[in-house]
Amino acid sequence: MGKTSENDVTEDPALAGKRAAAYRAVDEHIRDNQIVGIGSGTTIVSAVERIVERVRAENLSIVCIPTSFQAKQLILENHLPLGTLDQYPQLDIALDGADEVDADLNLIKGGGGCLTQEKIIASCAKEFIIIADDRKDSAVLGRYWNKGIPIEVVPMAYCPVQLKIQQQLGGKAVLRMAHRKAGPIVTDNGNFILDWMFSSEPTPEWIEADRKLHCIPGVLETGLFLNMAKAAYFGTADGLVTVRTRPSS
Ligand SMILES: O=C(CO)[C@H](O)[C@H](O)COP(=O)(O)O
Repeated sequence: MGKTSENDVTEDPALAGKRAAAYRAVDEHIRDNQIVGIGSGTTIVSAVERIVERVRAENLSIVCIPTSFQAKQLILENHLPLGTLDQYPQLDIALDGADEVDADLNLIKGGGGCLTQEKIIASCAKEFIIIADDRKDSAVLGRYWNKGIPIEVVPMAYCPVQLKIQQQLGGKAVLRMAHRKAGPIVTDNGNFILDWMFSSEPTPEWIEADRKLHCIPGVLETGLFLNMAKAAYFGTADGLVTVRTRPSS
C-alpha cells in the first residue's frame, strides 16, 4: 500500500475547503517582520504551506511561535524561524483552526488537545484569525461539533472535576482516551482532557459556563474561546471562501 500523507485529499474530503481558507487568510494577514502564532490541527498545515511559499517568493522575515508539539515540528520541518513566548511575548497575529465557530465568532477548540497553549498564544496576539472548512461555520455552538467542550485538567483531579462539572453544569464530562495506548490522552503539558458533553437545550450561556469551569480546582483551561477571534475564514469544497469578522472588531 502506498504511503499517504496527512494532507492527501483522498484522506480528508474537507481538505480543499481547509486549504482555500488557509491560503486566503495567509495572503490577507501575513506581512513582513511579523511574529506569527502557529496553531494546531490539520488546517494549519495548509497555512504553513502557504506561509513557506510566500516567505520564499517575497523573502519575508517572520518568526513563528508554536501552539503545540505538532506546530513546533511543522515550523522546524519547513525551516521557518522558530521563536518562544520568552523571546516574543507579544505576537502580531495568531492563525489557528477550530472545531466549531458560532455566529459571534465564539469557538470550540481543543479537538487536538492543544487548547491551553492555543489560548495562551491567541491571547498574546493582536489579531487572532481562524481558518476552517465551512462545516464548522455554525449558528450555535454544539450543532456541528458533537464531541463536547474540551477541558484540560490536572491528572490527580480528574475525578472530582468530572463530578463537579456534572453537579454544577449538568451533562457529562468524559475522560478522553487514547486510540493506540491503553489509557487516557496526555496533553503536551502532561495533563488529561475531559470532554464536557453539555445539555444543549437550552444552549448554555457560554461566558457563565466558562467562568464556572475555571472556578473548579484542577481545571487548567477550557476549549471555549469567547470573544477572542477577530475573523474567521471558511472554505468550501469548491474552493470558495467566506470571511466573517466579529461584529465588535
Ligand atoms: O483546536 C485544535 C487543536 O487543539 C484544532 O485547531 C482544531 O481541533 C481544528 O483542527 P483541524 O484543523 O484538524 O480541523
